[in-house]
Amino acid sequence: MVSRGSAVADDEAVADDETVWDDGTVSEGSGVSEEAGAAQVSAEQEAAAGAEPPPQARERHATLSQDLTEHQYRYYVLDAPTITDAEFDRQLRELEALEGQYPALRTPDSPTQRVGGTFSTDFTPVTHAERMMSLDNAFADEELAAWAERVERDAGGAVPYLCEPKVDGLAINLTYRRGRLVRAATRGDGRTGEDVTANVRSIRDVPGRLTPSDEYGPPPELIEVRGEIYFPVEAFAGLNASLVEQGKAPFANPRNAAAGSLRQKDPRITASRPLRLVVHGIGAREGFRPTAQSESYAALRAWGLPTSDRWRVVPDLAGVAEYIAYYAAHRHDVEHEIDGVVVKVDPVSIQGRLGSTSRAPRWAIAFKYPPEEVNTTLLDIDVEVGRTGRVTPRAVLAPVKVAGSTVAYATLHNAREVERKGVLIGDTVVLRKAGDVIPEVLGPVVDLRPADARPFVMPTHCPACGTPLAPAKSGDVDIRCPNSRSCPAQLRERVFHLAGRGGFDIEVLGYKGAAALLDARIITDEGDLFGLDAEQLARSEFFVNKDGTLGTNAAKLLDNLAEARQRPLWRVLVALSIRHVGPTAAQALARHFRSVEAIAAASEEELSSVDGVGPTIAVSIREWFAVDWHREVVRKWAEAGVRMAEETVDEGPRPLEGLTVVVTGTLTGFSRDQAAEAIQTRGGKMSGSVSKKTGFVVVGDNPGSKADKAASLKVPVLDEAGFQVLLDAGPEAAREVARIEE
Ligand SMILES: NC(=O)c1ccc[n+]([C@@H]2O[C@H](COP(=O)([O-])OP(=O)(O)OC[C@H]3O[C@@H](n4cnc5c(N)ncnc54)[C@H](O)[C@@H]3O)[C@@H](O)[C@H]2O)c1
Ligand SMILES: [Zn+2]
Repeated sequence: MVSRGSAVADDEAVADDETVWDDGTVSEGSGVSEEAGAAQVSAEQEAAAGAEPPPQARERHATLSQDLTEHQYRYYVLDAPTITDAEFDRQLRELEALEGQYPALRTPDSPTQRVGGTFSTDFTPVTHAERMMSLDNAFADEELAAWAERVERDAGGAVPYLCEPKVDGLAINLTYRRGRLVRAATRGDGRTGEDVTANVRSIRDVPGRLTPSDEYGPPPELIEVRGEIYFPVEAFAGLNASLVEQGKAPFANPRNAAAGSLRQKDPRITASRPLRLVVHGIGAREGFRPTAQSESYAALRAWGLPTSDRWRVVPDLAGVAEYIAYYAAHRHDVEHEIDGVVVKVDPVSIQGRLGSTSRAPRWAIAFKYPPEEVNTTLLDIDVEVGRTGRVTPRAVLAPVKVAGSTVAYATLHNAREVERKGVLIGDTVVLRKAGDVIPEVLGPVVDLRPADARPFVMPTHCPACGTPLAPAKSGDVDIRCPNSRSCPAQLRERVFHLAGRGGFDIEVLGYKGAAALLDARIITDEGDLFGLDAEQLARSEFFVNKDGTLGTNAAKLLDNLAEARQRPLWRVLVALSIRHVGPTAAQALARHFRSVEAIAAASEEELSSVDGVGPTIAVSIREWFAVDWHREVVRKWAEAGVRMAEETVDEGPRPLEGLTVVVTGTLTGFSRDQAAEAIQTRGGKMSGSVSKKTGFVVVGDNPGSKADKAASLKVPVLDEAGFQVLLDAGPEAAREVARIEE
């Protein structure tokens, strides 16, 4: 006997527009996925169901249904969709809304009523012992709350929920008989899938045989295990590169890479791809009666199947909200792409009571995160020249809104990277932008490639100054503009950098200010900066008012420059744009050598023996001072009164000597640089990562995972007030106000 109607409702026996309830009753005619937005069937609507929808509504419905079916075919059979998931979901919602308004349009073959897939004749069709379902979606908190309310009303009280990430891969059904894998099939249309057994056998995560467990006994007589096959995010770029190299079409994103890699006629190709499995449910089973979803996961794990480590059972909706918030913030810490969180009613008895619609269980819902992928046109690839002359190709995109901001450019890193991604100018590309992460072009939508799409050709000459480009050393992937002194692009980047927070902190010299000085040829290199006067500034519109008098920008700049002359030595070193010399190395150098002159005179050994400097930095310092015009910049700055030596280095006690401090989150009284400076002037070290050797972790607002790490390693944690104690009174006193998490 196949037990039925619990973990996945088996409605094999009834028509599509009917719903089976566990008590055996069949509710007719609704068959609606009862999402918020898709209205429940009310008396008026039942009356309206008889009413003839207007022709425009009928036409729109037909167009949408046809388009959606076509997109499903492209997605499930060809593994090559031409629209994003978000766009697909939007169209499906429009269809649902239309059917909510005119229920007569909601026929059993509508895409809203079916599990949205089909199967290809490339594979042998197989009937699932128990149907595979889709999931209803919630796109907002209110939709989730409405779902939970219905669940709890039906259950007659609070319900424990199992939460887990929604894996963006493809659904698989693994049939085990007496512990042996006998078949693997794709979801297909939910009833019939494609036989991909040979392919699935090549995936290392998929056990060919289940192992008996002490707690759960031997594997059952029969069990259908449902899961998701995914392509690990970190392997995606490499796969596309090798496909492009073989002259094959690259994939638009990791989900398509998973589906395309699994659904190969030749299983050897599947075997060569690093596919993974995560198990998230069961279908038909004999000799296994779990009482909770969580119990079935524990049993599956015990029998050797890869369940997720990330699922949690929470007592109520508040717990669900917390889980969802956690993964919204940690979406990219997961080894696979996730497009949401799946929430399931944990007790199987309540699952059974809730039953399912024709396409999805009522006892589960997918909360979808805002989309991070959009399609847009790659209008061009231009090149940018950076501060050190590195020339990087950049995607020029038809501006598009994603993850809350409009994106018009994305770096492509280097010419080899462009090639590896397989994108051509003119392609529709998938762009991913996640929160504060820089936007990335994932890959081309090859099926939409226009006939006149053309490959990117790396320029041979600098677009800013015309100098022939070359790698700094032979074999380098990056090419550079060697005209570092007066290439306007490099100079602009250097001026912008030296005016930054870590350098002289000159507020007026943002990108615009820096460009204004260069465009009007007021300075020829950064050496001229501190010699600027009002008369020179009057040559740029940026610094004058409409009536020709000197504007506030000019006054501000001159004031800023006066202050900048007094900055500590380490900031001057940062401002020089010596490769690899950032704030940390600059502070180490300033402390040790006390003057630019001493640094310029130091040998490579002397430099690299300084704590926090090292051989790479030592070499680049020697190389920097070997260039005539670099020394000229130093001379001009010194002549203009910039502080070139540290007279005031604190010779006093160094209470934090030998102590490493990690700062995470934002502090109100210190910027990152200021915190680092405060630690370092007292002899301590600021580090970016927490280890057992860390003395203290200072936790500000919105701390990252470092705070958790501190707790797990039992490193003392200080709040900002505690940090002040550390600075003022030393480690002993700080230890008394520190917390150690248990
Ligand atoms: N871009 C396109 O052209 C196109 C076409 C068709 C479908 N799609 C996309 O496919 C999705 C719709 O397909 P769907 O019907 O499979 O719905 P779905 O992906 O929203 O939800 C159902 C599926 O989620 C999977 N899943 C992942 N993690 C799970 C977990 N932890 N527990 C349970 N199930 C889990 C299951 O395999 C299940 O079949 C949407 O995201 C849609 O945008 C896109
Ligand atoms: Zn140049």
